[in-house]
Amino acid sequence: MQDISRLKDFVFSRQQTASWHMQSLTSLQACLNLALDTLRKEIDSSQLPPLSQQSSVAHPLDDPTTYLPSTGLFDARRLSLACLGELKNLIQSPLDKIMDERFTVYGVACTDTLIKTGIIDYLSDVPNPSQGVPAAELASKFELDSRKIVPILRCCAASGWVRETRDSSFALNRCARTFIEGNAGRRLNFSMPGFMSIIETIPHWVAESDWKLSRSPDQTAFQIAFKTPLVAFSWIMENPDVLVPIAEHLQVFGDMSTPSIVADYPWEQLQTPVIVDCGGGEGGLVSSILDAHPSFRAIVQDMENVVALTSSIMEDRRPRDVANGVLKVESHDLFQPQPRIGNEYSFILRHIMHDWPDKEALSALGPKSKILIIDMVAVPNVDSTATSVQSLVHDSRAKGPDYRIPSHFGSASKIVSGSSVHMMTLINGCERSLREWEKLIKGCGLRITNIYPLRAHTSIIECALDTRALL
Ligand SMILES: C[S@@+](CC[C@H](N)C(=O)[O-])C[C@H]1O[C@@H](n2cnc3c(N)ncnc32)[C@H](O)[C@@H]1O
Repeated sequence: MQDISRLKDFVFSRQQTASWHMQSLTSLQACLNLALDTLRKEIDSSQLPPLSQQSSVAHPLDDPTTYLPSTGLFDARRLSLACLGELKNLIQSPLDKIMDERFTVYGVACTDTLIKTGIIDYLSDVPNPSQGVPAAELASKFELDSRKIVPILRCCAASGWVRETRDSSFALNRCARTFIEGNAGRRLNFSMPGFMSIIETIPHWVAESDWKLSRSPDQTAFQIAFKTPLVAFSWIMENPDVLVPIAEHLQVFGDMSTPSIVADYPWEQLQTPVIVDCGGGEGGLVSSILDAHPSFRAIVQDMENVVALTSSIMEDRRPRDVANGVLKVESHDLFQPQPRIGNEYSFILRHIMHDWPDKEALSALGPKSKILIIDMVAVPNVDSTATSVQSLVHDSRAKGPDYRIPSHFGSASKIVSGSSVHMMTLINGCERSLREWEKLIKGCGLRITNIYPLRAHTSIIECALDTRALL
């Protein structure tokens, strides 16, 4: 516990004395050392096995959908990664940085190739997985050209997915086990065919196109690249081939925060007996909440084509709850008036609001008992924002992670900022800052009653009807 407060104090003191962007090698090295020492101690006190790349079994920390780390471990890991990112930014030459960034896209293609060829599943199943397999064996097994396979495997080795055990022989590293058929990373790894063409379109869309000033969800890089007038969600609905893999991808993305949502929100204080998960997808979140809090009833709402899939999943996984009415699945369009009205209901909106520009997002909210918005909070990359986040978290003794270690520090902001560009490109959405969330929520007669930082990339923004506004 002492190490955690030292860790927080260390970072916090830098906020008061200098820039969050720690610019010196000395301070970054000291911060990294402290973070790594804490990480090691937290791994020991959580009775977890040591981290090893060469292990042929997954480590509990590899899968946030099934393992919730202690807050100390979560913070120490986040800070270690943030320091490493800042160190890289500090010492890498800008020209190397350009090449590094340009070639990142090949890393994506290389892991996709290892999955598509079957090499990942094969390497996981060989009699001695840590010894490695010659590329020639892989080439002959899958009828491939070993001259293409070796550079691809070496590119994956540079990202840590595999390692070269002898010249041109490769073994799977522990982290690549997430790509094995049936595992979470395999489902998360999906991007829709043609995705790269959307990315290529971004500079034209933002700088030159007729839509460069448009904020409408049907005037984005997506429509330009796919030559369609349809909003991304409607396009997906018309292309059933991508519907199931996208639903699975979104479910894993959501599941990454589920253990923390269940553990870090005070569900016992919720006064409504029914939880409605709006745009609830496959229903994984309410299922986990019901497991932990069986006194609630739950409703999953989603679009018509999605609820057919959700119903069959729920009937399969929770037949008793479906039969006795504890769990219902119903079709409801977020932009239509909510049929579940009254003090019986609280509402969850996880990864819904970031999909929509403000005008649309407003019509999805209504003045109900409690509305739990579960989404990322983008922290602007300026020095003072971490304190302003802190001041909005009412309960500073909350058991969730502490925002004094800012989520935007170093490479820790990469997932939030990447997700924001992703949402903007597809649907003119974004990851909102706390100020933007406040404005949006206030604009529809609600107020933020609390914010619960999660041991995940997201937070719970708890809202209620602003009765003061009615006076
Ligand atoms: C990013 S996913 C989030 C799924 C789920 N809330 C979770 O966290 O796992 C967005 C969900 O919103 C649903 N959705 C999109 N537009 C909708 C609409 N107009 N009405 C109801 N659901 C909608 C999608 O089908 C999808 O399940």
